[in-house]
Amino acid sequence: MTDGTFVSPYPVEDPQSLAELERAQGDLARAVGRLVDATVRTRQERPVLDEVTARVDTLVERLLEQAQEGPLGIETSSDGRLRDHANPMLGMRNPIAPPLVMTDDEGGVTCTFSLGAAYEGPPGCVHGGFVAAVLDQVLGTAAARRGVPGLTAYLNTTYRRPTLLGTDLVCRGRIDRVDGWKIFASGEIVDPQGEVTAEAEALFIVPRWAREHLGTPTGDAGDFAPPAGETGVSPTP
Ligand SMILES: CCCCCCCCCCCCCC(=O)SCCNC(=O)CCNC(=O)[C@H](O)C(C)(C)COP(=O)(O)OP(=O)(O)OC[C@H]1O[C@@H](n2cnc3c(N)ncnc32)[C@H](O)[C@@H]1OP(=O)(O)O
Repeated sequence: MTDGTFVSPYPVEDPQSLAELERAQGDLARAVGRLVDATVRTRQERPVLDEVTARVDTLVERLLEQAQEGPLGIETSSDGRLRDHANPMLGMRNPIAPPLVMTDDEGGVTCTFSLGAAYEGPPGCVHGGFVAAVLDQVLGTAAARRGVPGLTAYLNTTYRRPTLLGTDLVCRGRIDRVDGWKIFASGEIVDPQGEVTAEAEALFIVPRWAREHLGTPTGDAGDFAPPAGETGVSPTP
């Protein structure tokens, strides 16, 4: 989602303590991510499974002793940027986030990732819903990085060939056109052999309720930047 694209309008009181907390939250998510993978792949039998289940239940109770009621939403990180830490694609607090590693490139975003056994659809292959989710996130991030953080109005995905688990994949997303608050994007997932496994065309729209906070749109994505002075929100330098 926002992925640190925007500066937060809310100051961080103690960035160092928050950074230490974030490190611990990230460590927990990575550990639980390994637990998810191990849960899928284990060939252990009873009584080991019963013993592990009881221990996990105890740990869940411990975490829930102090927990938020509902979802996290968007929070200010220790670096003063807005992030959605629960995002299932790249949120640092979400154990199922693959994660997607995003870098800006000319015209869009490039993302490297690899998915394991927990994402299996057809045998040995990534579930189609997760293929679409990766494309959604990468194309949406490309839109957000241009200063137009819209919600997905449509994502038309074409599956060209199976996307294999456990391989190093690259997803590229680019902005094709901006029309006011609508941003049209496209992208593809490429396997290590350079073959496109899936591609998508998407439309992202800044919802009505968010438009007033983001200033005025322009039809030119290259020049677009929200007015930081007015809103406290500015794109990543
Ligand atoms: C800060 C806020 C954002 C958060 C950060 C996001 C980061 C990004 C990362 C994301 C990664 C993960 C992403 C996710 O997981 S996003 C989660 C999945 N998506 C959603 O839940 C979106 C649900 N839908 C909506 O909220 C609204 O319908 C949207 C936002 C889409 C429109 O909004 P709104 O109702 O306010 O718009 P409007 O009625 O004023 O119409 C405006 C214009 O748009 C045109 N139109 C409308 N719908 C469609 C359509 N389906 N096809 C073609 N055109 C459409 C319409 O004709 C009009 O055109 P024009 O007459 O002006 O020419």
